Amino acid sequence: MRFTLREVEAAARERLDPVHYDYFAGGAGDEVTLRANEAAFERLALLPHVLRGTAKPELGVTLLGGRASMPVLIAPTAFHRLADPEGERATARAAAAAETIMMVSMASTVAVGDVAAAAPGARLWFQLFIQPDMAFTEALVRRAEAAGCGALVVTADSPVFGTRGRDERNGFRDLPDGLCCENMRDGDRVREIAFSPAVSWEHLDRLREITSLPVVLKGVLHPADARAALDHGVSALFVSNHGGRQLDTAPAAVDALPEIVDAVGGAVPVLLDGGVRRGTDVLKALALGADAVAVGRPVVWGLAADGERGARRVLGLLRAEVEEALTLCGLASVRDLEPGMVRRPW
Ligand SMILES: Cc1cc2nc3c(=O)[nH]c(=O)nc-3n(C[C@H](O)[C@H](O)[C@H](O)COP(=O)(O)O)c2cc1C
Ligand SMILES: O=C(O)C(=O)c1ccccc1
Repeated sequence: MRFTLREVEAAARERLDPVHYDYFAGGAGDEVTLRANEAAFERLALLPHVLRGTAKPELGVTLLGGRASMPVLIAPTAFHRLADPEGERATARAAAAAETIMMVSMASTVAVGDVAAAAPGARLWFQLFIQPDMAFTEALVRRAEAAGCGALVVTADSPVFGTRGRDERNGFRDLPDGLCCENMRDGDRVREIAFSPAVSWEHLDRLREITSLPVVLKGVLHPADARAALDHGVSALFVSNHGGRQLDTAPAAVDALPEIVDAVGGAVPVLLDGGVRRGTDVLKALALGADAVAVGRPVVWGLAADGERGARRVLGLLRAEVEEALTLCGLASVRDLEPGMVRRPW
């Protein structure tokens, strides 16, 4: 048995090709932000309440009209078939079993429609890098809609693809033969995903005109951008530094959270990812105003360690840890977390 996410990661590392392990694990530049995401959670202390006379705590949350059985979602990550032959199908089955939301990456190695078909009952959102070719962007949106996705997660932190030193040194550039970004099929070719600094708020406005799906804006760190996003009608904000893989030395996600929560003022839900590895991390983010968090690498480690079962194990460990931590904090529900329960000890 693997009893912590760290043990799952160690098992994954043993099973993965080292080049692929580095691709999943690595970050941009000096990996300052990658390390900061986890370190920032460790630096925060939780201040528990006692003698509250609570029952088994309620973990469920409702987001954009859909329910998740716990405030831990699956962040969009590329290339799951590098970790397991079933790839995103296995991840989606684990998400369905855990009754949580899976954000399917635009760079998935199983087409989003096939992911949905493989996991009846899975709640899927589709992650999108807006393509400068808006006609193709629209084609992607239609695929996500046809697959039954409940939201579009527009990733805004990738005007270029961040330089990851591990991949450069390992010469990792392309997927091996037989694997591709299945959502990028266009007739008889597979398109490259375009990362474009020309993408702007105007593209976001156009996207909102072509779909009635709610838009979640992912990769927001500046409070002024959070306010702009509200003006442009987004349905949720997603505080993220892309797991330290884009702008190195961007702040740790949980450190950027309070200012975004303040700027949003309760107008829309706020999500967060980056460095969540323990149930106590989930409580800290929720206490500081997030409505839910997401995990990226931990799910990939679960998949690589033991396929669908491994991904289920990761989600099960996090659920059990959240439940225990809430009980130890004297809380009956994730809704009862508030900023006064988080302290910076020095
Ligand atoms: C291997 C890998 C692939 C990723 N692929 C995508 C992607 O395709 N789209 C996206 O928006 N974010 C992508 N991300 C970023 C994640 O959605 C998320 O922001 C990040 O992994 C959260 O940090 P964590 O891994 O510490 O939980 C990727 C992250 C990793 C580690
Ligand atoms: O590796 C990533 O972080 C990522 O976001 C991505 C996006 C598209 C293709 C491959 C990876």
